[in-house]
Amino acid sequence: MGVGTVASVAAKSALAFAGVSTLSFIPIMLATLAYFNYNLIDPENRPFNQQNLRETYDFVIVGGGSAGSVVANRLSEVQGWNVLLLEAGGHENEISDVPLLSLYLHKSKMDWKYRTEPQDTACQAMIDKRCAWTKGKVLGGSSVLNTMLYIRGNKRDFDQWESFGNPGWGYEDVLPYFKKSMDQRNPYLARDTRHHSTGGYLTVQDSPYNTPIGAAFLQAGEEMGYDIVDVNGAQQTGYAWYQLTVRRGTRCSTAKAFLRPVRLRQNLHIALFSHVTKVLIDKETKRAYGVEFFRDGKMQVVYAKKEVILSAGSIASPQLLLLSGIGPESHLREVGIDVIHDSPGVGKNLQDHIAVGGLAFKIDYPISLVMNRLVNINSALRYAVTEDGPLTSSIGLEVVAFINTKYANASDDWPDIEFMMTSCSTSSDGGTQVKKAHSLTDEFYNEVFAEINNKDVFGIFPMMLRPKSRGFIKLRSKNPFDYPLMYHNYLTHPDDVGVLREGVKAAVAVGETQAMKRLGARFHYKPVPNCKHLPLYTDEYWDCLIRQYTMTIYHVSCTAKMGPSTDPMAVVDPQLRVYGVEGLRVIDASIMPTITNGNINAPTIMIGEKGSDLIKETWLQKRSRRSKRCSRFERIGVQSKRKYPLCNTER
Ligand SMILES: Cc1cc2nc3c(=O)[nH]c(=O)nc-3n(C[C@H](O)[C@H](O)[C@H](O)COP(=O)(O)OP(=O)(O)OC[C@H]3O[C@@H](n4cnc5c(N)ncnc54)[C@H](O)[C@@H]3O)c2cc1C
Repeated sequence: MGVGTVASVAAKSALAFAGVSTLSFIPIMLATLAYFNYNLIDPENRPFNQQNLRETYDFVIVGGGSAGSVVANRLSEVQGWNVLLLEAGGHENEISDVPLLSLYLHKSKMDWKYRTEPQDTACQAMIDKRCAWTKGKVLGGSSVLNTMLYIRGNKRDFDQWESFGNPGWGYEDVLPYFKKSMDQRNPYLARDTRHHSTGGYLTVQDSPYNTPIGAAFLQAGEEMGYDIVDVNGAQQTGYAWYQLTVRRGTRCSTAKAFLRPVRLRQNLHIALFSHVTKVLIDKETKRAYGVEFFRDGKMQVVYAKKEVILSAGSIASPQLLLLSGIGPESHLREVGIDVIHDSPGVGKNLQDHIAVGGLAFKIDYPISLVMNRLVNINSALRYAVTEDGPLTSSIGLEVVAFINTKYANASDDWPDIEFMMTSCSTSSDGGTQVKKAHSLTDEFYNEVFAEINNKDVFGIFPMMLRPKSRGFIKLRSKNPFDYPLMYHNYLTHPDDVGVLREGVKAAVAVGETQAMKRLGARFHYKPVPNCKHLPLYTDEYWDCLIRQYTMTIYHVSCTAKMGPSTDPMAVVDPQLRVYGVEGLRVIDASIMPTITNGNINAPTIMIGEKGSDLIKETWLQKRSRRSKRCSRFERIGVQSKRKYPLCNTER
């Protein structure tokens, strides 16, 4: 294919995104990428979309997201196992690769575009008072839309999981699985071989582009008495540069990391645009034997000899369990679904991280990420040719801080607030993409941000790490294409309000440090609609503000939690097998009993790694027991098909 044709095909696919055509540099960037034959020199091209499927596979995986891509890779390592990965979306592309443009993917074809039910405890500044729960509908799942921050969580998270009755999930057990995936590209961090490793599928590197604001954030942290740390190492509390799942300046999604390198494996089929509607379960034996899915305009069925694995994410995995008859009995009857197994915890225990949006600080120097200043043909060429420059910035997220409010015990090193520190804010794109992604109303945006549109600012998003509020999802109807009803229940627990309020105060204090004052930092004090009646900057005012611009960090999780059989709300056991049904596991962010202390992509990939090994343990042990038995019988000359039928089947 000639360069011109490649460029025009690429441009067409890019422009298919709503809104992206408004960025004039895109065609030039794509043409340059094509000129440098980016895709052709990329040793790992996109996987094939398998058209003709077998009738039966050993394993059928539903959803090729952060966890599902890992599971597909690891299971197909076993020669003789046939694996099918069914994914509702299509491929990622050149636009989703660009770190700075991730907000353009919200509300695009790659987003399921979920929205919560209106509730009066949070998201009051959003259209219809509904929070927008962006979620990836694409091979690679939410790892194609996320902001690529690589954070593992706190060792106590996993020790707590274990203490709930989940042997094998303590920190020392899961650490090898974090390392198994990792290719740490920072040589200084890679020297710490207890916590880091090189050579894994997932590239983790420092951001190729930071502004001077990043260095000032770190100085501010030191000034406030915090250490500069490796937040994925021995101590979480402190300040650090963010590390990103980025490779050569472009996004390293799990599709790129785990599926592209194995695209030529004959025993792995990947079927795109395949929307699974139900797990098929034998009512008598209570065993999962396949799935029903919609592809090419028709319903189809595929069978699983060994297991079906749900990796459809924390909304769709519980939704599929419910559609298949596994869930709270009364709810299933209410929507007219035959009950296979009464499992009251399905869709419950929903946890998410929320932050307060829009805490902006004006500065005096033209050093922040103002979109219309930095995003132009020069930066596009720099991105395409030298793989650095502003387009490689993850929307200005430069520094992370894990801090303790008065509600946390600082000596525990289990902080309760994460600062996401950015060299820009809601207004840095002039009220276009951030406003749209966050679903802010015109009234709210104009009143609070219009006067600082495209001005130099930095932002701090204080994110509450261990929420006590619990949301839930349930079916709207038994139609598998109807989105479930989603209730966030944010800030319904009073402790959550307290922690987030203290987080806001601590963020405002960062702006008062010498390090930030040197840049001329001034908090953008602007009373927000619905809170103006309250005295400014009192606890009551902050409590009101956090219910207005409540910002999900898109970490919805824990909706099919793992737990011991004694816990009636546990949906899967510590081997991730669904209670009450054979041959069915859930392996994704839904199985977390509690949300981890940080961004959750890395822990979800870890769950994919560990879940794959649990499957291998089950089936390879059976196989090795069987082959031992068979070889013994072969040795003594017993070859009766009737007596030892298993010795004659495919292994
Ligand atoms: C906008 C955004 C920003 C984020 N930023 C970060 C970040 O910077 N750092 C971080 O650590 N975490 C981040 N996260 C969170 C993190 O990316 C997700 O928690 C993680 O990707 C979830 O992985 P998963 O495997 O559980 O689900 P997903 O990755 O969402 O995968 C689920 C897959 O299943 C598919 N699927 C769903 N239903 C069906 C069906 N019926 N049939 C077939 N396929 C189906 C979906 O299309 C999808 O591909 C972010 C998330 C988002 C959305």
